[in-house]
Amino acid sequence: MKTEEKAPPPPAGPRVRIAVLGKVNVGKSALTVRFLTRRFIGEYRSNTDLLYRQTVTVNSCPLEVEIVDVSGESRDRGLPLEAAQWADACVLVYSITDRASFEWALLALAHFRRLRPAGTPTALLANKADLEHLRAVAEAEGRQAALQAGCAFCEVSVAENSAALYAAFEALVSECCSAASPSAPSLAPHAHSHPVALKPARKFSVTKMIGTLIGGGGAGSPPKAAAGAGGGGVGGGGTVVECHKADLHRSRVLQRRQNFSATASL
Ligand SMILES: Nc1nc2c(ncn2[C@@H]2O[C@H](COP(=O)(O)OP(=O)(O)OP(=O)(O)O)[C@@H](O)[C@H]2O)c(=O)[nH]1
Repeated sequence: MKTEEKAPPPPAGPRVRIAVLGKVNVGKSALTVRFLTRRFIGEYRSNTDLLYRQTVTVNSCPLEVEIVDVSGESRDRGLPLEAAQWADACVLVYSITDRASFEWALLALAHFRRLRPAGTPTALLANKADLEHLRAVAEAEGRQAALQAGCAFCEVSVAENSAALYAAFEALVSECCSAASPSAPSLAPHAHSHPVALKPARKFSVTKMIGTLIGGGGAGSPPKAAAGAGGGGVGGGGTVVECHKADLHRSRVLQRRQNFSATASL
């Protein structure tokens, strides 16, 4: 992978930023990659945060989506504040087979609600619904918790390609769009792109492999358009880079000043 400090062409449309958070091993990376590529990446290990960028189509409008997938390994202690503050929307993931991951998600959800303005689009996703025989969290518990927190909820199986996971992401993106006003900075059209000083990637395999998938120019066919509830779809030309918390903070600050956009090419 090559990490450049050269700015790519500025994106044409608005941008939505989503933080995918959860305890270790709940399927955050698998979920993110599934949404962006329609593929299931079963076995890889990454102990670094990854930032994905992809153009999606929601309600016939192209929209740039940035997703930060925060590695659970370093985050077991609590909500990753940088990602929570950076995001326009948040997906909290737990595994139905792991009660501790549910409890973590509830604490993080409560913290996120206190930290961010009321109405910030949020979803609680219960993953690994295919592992019914290992279930440790009842669906009703998740639903009830989400109801109390006033956020969306669904059980999904990333492995089995649940349609609900696309619908959940697309609903969040749509919510961000409807909440956007001309003064909402992160959804404003990008006037300029600016590079961020990203550290060179050490984990060649993960970023390169996923980059090939979402970039649409590598092995395999380009990702197919989604047939989700909101008529959403995913285009090619995506990027993925290792992401450090300072980058998220810096991107928020710079974005306010100059419609900042962090990226790197693969
Ligand atoms: N059975 C089943 N396994 C899943 C599902 N989603 C993810 N997995 C598996 O769960 C494991 C963890 O998935 P990851 O996507 O790496 O989880 P993560 O939350 O990103 O993990 P960290 O980055 O370490 O925090 C992998 O072995 C996946 O194949 C699912 O829906 N069903």
